[in-house]
Amino acid sequence: MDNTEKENKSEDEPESPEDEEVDPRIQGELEKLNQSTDDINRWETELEDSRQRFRAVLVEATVKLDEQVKKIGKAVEESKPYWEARRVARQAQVEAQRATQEFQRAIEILRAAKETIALAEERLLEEDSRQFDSAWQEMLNHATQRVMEAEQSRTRSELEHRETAAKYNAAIGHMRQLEKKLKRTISKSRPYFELKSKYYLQLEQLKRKVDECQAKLSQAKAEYRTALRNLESISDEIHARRRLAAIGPRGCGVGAEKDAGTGDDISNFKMESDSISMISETFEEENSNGSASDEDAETQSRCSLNSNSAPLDVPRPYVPSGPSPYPLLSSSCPFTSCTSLNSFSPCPGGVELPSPGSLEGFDRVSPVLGPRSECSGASSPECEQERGERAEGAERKPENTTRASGLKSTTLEEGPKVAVGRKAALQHMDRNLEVFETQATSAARQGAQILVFPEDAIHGFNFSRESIAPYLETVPDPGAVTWSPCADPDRFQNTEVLHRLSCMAQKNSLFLVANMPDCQPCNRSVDPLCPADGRYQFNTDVVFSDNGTIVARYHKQNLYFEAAFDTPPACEYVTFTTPFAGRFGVFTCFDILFREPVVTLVKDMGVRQFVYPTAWMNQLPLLAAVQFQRSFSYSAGVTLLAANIRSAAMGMTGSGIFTPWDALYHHDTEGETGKLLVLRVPVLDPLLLGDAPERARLKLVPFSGFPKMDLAEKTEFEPFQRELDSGFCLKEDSSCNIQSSPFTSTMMYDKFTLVPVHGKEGNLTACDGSFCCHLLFQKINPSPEEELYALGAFDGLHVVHGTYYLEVCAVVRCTGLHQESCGGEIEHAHMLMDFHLHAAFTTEHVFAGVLGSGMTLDRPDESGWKNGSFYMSRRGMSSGLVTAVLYGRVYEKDSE
Ligand SMILES: N[C@@H](CCCCNC(=O)CCCC[C@@H]1SC[C@@H]2NC(=O)N[C@@H]21)C(=O)O
Repeated sequence: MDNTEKENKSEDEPESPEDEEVDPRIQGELEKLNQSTDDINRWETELEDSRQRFRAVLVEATVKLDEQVKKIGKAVEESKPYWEARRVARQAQVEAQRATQEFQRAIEILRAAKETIALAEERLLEEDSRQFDSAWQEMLNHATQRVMEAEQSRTRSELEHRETAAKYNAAIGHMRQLEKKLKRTISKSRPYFELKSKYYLQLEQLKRKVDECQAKLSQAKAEYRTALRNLESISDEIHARRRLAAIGPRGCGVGAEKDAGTGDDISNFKMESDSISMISETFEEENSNGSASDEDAETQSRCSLNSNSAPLDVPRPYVPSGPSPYPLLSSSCPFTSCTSLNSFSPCPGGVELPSPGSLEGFDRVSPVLGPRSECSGASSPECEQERGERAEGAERKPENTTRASGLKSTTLEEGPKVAVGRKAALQHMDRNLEVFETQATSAARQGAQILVFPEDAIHGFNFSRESIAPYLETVPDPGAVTWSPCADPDRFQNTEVLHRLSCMAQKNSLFLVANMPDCQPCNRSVDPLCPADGRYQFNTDVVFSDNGTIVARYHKQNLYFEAAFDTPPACEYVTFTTPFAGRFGVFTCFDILFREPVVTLVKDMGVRQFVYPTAWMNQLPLLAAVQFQRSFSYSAGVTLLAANIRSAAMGMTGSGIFTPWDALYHHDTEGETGKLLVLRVPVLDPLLLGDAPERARLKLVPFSGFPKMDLAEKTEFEPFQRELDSGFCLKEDSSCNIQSSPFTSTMMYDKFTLVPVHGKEGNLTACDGSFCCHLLFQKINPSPEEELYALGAFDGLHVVHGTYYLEVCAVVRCTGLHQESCGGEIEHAHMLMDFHLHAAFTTEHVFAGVLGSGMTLDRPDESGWKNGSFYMSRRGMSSGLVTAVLYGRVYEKDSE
């Protein structure tokens, strides 16, 4: 706070605020704060204990099972098909039982609904038609509706019951065959498999305990945050009251006096800074961009608020930044020796690296280079070979059978399994950094102020823990160390990449965001989570200010099957502040699908601008990179600078600069040439905007939907609104309301319940259990013989390529004309369709997206909550509709 502000404050406040009575709410909130602090400590301890117990049993199991294998010999391997068949049969049995129960339940519901109808009819007849009993009439209607629904659900569950029973029979048959064939080895190996199953059960139980502690800990942290927030608003309220009290007696209508007030001066000052427009840029693979600012930034990083403030020049055990948002806990550092120094660093620079002259494994590195690509766009025998290798590398993977399914995580090519030397690693990374240099210069020339590079763009991906070692550098905590590697290159050893990036930022006078592997030494005797090799290896985003200083460091929380990296022991909430656009938050790739740190940054910390390095594999129809980036920006009401790797062969394409209103993006599946994107975007940081008129744009509340921008255009929606209100479809002729039978089809590995979108217009519903998705539509240029669309609902835990709970309501263009083709990957469509889509989500975190033909990103005209449902509507699209989706994330059910 500067002096002017201090002066203001004392002027505004009553003479002796101490005289005021203490607000009774404060006591209550402080108690909650203390209670949740105790809870956090308790659950953290329990979580550690249960994790340790889990690990101990895991180790014991490994040892004991190894002993058994030695004792029993090859019978274990030989009998495996039987034990696997037995496991499959058990699972099929459980599924068949569940389907039988569902079927019985459906029959029961149908019987009850029919009974109600009979009763209502009887009652209506009894009334002798003289007195119309509207309650009974309503009940009759309701019951008729329920009968229809129950009949559908009975048909569905009967089918499922038959299918699962058949699968069970087949599985049992197979198991029995193997039982006969492998009788001898089965009985010999039984002790091993029985032991394994015993341990499995025990580990399951312990895992449940870990999950339970984790859930309790999250809850306690949420309570802590709520209490803190409440205290803040009580404090704001008190200040506002005091200010009012101070202004009051001075008399109203003293306009001149008010104008002269220093408080308003401050607002005006902020308004001026609002006029500094930000240019942000993103980078795709070989192309990056940047921007310049002449001012020194006042920077900050939330994660750096640990108890050690003195800059230290020696490697130190890693202190997680997680507790920082809980200042009351900062004194209870979970690692008791967090202030002590570690004289031995297991991180590169402190250890012997493999021989720098060794090029072993180097050749195998080349194909994994995201941005290296001297071959991009070039045509030479070497490049052809490299392209060939990339494709071949991808196709080697069993799941990468087609180009479409090749757009999956499994297509990531192998990183070097053998560690190369530091010298080779640096040569490799230098080639990528060359590309960075070119793009940074080009970006700066275009006046960009911030430049974001993609995840993995310097080093590549799919490394093992060991093979990434020579690529690691130790990124110091910017809260503890103020360091510009460019200005002071010798301060830490083994920091060549940091040095080059820092000079790049400084030379081009731009904020620069890069992703790199970071090594943090830890001490296993005090940190139970510290990995066996005494170091954490993190997938890390580093932010440099325009003078080259490291101003933020973020360790990726939600890893995507990344063997080389550790999950940070505590989630980090990282922000940094720029002079041109205020505060930005940082998160990486897969994080976007999870609550922490993203939702906390947006909702609890009020961050409205994000930098987002990513290496995202497209997955249509719901999760192509730019598609979800846009949905996220729109639904969270934030600006997202998303920089993706460009590797068409791996399905990694699509970067963009997204504001809640607008977008500039690049998506091209052909070739390997990236693109530099530069866009001037509005500032969204509430603090920087102050009271400026532009502050209106902050009325946007994250996840609350998006009102139509120009309310004068509201009339356009009248036809929809009228029909929505009446609950009927667009035509008077109610035949348009006829709903075809639902069917199931797999969309992105999830079993959706769908209904075909037949006819020119209509009103349809698709339900997965009790989660129902409703569509009101009108086709503008129907050509039913050419394109099939379906409305789909899914309510369940997604378990492939990550575990996350979803409630999804979507209209998709099917890839063919058969129902089974609905949910497949498709990019083009001709059909222009106006629609209104809604569902009663149990989560407020619904990401709305509209995808047009050829990967054109559209957005809803309007979205929001109405009568407990989230809706979006869109009319007048100019390209064919590929997907309209309301993608709900139910974070709290992820561990179900
Ligand atoms: N650094 C890693 C490799 C990079 C992986 C980084 N990618 C991500 O974190 C996000 C990928 C998410 C893809 C989404 S998830 C659902 C959908 N399914 C897909 O196949 N794609 C999307 C390394 O070093 O190995």
